[in-house]
Amino acid sequence: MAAAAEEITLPVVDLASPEAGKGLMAAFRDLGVASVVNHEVDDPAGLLRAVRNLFLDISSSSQGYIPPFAESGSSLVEAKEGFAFGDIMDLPPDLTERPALERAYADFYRTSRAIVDALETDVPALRGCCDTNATALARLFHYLPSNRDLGSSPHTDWGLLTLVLSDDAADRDAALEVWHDSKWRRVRVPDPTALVVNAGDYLALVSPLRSPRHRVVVRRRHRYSLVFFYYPDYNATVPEPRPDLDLSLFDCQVVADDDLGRTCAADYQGADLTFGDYVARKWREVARPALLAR
Ligand SMILES: O=C(O)CCC(=O)C(=O)O
Ligand SMILES: [Fe+2]
Repeated sequence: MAAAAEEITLPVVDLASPEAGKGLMAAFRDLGVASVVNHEVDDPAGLLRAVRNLFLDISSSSQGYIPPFAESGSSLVEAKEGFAFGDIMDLPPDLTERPALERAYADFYRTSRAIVDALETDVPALRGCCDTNATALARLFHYLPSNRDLGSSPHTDWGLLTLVLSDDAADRDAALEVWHDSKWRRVRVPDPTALVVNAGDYLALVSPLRSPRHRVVVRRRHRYSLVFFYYPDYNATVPEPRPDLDLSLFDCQVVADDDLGRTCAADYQGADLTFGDYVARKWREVARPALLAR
């Protein structure tokens, strides 16, 4: 059972402001998470309705559907079902929510691009990181109330940025939590139209920014989210970690170990690996065919 977390209010960054880059740098340096307003995602409340409807409509044989308990970043069962689509996985043609999701995907892409543009002055390594063959993936989640509390195991994200739209209300019943100053903090987003943005491991490898450890806790209510993973180009090189980088922050999302201190430092070393190959391996590692078969 996860211990109750303290609350933390995310900084709000206005993407339309010339100060957006500075605000994002400060938030990612300190916490690794920000919330952004004046983003490109149209009608967030309507989009969340589409996410909820999708889980009512979708059939378990549909392309992209992830059945309950099919994945976990630890040895624990994660109480969620999901649905994935993106650059390498098309939306099923007959899906009622397809127009809303296609529009949202383009909006999240533009928002991610705007964030990268805002960061480029301070993070020169991002110039050209994601221009030719950028890849992205959208994942919709329906977290189920559970007596084990766990919707998503503690982890860091592997890519460049992760954008999240959810129906969180900063309550104890279901929430995204971030590890900060040696404690879990329940994330509070001050503006209900804002998106949450996490810095991913790739960003932490090419900058002084922090890829935050986070998890999803679900207790007494259902929780819905749309999570947009923005990755660097498929062929981008995974850089060697800087000597001063604290690799204990890079959580290893694998197999039978729930120890928060465990890291995946070896994943990044001597890499000479393309980001695409690297992330494909990460996805293979979190699949849980054995749990599904039970
Ligand atoms: O559903 C969420 O709010 C976040 C899930 C998450 O952290 C992830 O899928 O990487
Ligand atoms: Fe995540």
